[in-house]
Amino acid sequence: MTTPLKLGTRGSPLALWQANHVAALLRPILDPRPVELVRIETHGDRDQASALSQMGGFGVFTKAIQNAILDKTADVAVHSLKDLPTIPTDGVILAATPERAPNGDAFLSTKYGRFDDLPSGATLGTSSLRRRAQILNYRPDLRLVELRGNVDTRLRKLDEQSLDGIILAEAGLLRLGLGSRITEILDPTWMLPAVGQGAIGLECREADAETRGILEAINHAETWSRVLAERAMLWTLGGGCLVPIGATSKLADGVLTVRGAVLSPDGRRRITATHRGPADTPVAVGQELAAKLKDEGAEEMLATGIGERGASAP
Ligand SMILES: NCc1[nH]cc(CCC(=O)O)c1CC(=O)O
Repeated sequence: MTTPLKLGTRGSPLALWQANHVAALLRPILDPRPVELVRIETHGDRDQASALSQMGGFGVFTKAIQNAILDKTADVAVHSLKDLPTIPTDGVILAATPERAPNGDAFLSTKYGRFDDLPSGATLGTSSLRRRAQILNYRPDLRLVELRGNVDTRLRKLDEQSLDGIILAEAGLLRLGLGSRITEILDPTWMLPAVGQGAIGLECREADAETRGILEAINHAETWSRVLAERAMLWTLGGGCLVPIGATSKLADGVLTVRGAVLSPDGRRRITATHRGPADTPVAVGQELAAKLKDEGAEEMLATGIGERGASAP
């Protein structure tokens, strides 16, 4: 049988890089079965203007690709894992994560050589609530402006719009060969990355045992353990899209260490906790970390996020 295995992907340069990377990992396993890309436009691609936090809901970059695998336009959904909601979608399963790229956040500037050199009142571009809250916590004197669009678009805005700097994921820049534009990787003790940042998530139809088996062959065990723990933390916190939450993790000698942070959107309040546990029970490690964060007082901030989404304001 030579029915191709079809990988559903967004059409942005970074998404296509990631889908081609996955295709290259799969081809030696599938040979002679062909692997093809199917480009799918998502809500987030169509609306390039709205603030992401205002786009009303989960999965603006992922839902359309999930729908494509459900209607069999594609067999595999290739996502940036950080864009994939932790709330499961019926009929779809996260089957594998190939080896993760570095998960850091990068500072890019044409004027300043280090983040800490930014003068009071400097203007930074970011469209991420998590980055905004952490920057305001660390440097309440900085000004933040919305910055949307693909990586290339954001770099153009840095060059053209007299911004003092922008923040982008290190992984996307490295993958697009733009690592030389990075001024500094921000210190994760104050800038915790997004859950799943730098990882690629591969979904397929839950009932498609053949594709699940194929994807499991390119799974990277360490990445899988780390991202499952980070995602279990996020899912357990249940903060929704208006609560800034960050996480980072490492795995050494079978021990998984995960650190998480929950902030208020204005950055004034910040709660962090670290938790360790066996790498082969990552979901428990993430859930226990979420419980610690709640014990430290995160619960109140998580409720704030729900209030701002339209329920009764606290
Ligand atoms: N929705 C934006 C998005 N989704 C994934 C990446 C970068 C790659 C990654 O972190 O996996 C980016 C761009 C950015 O945050 O700079």
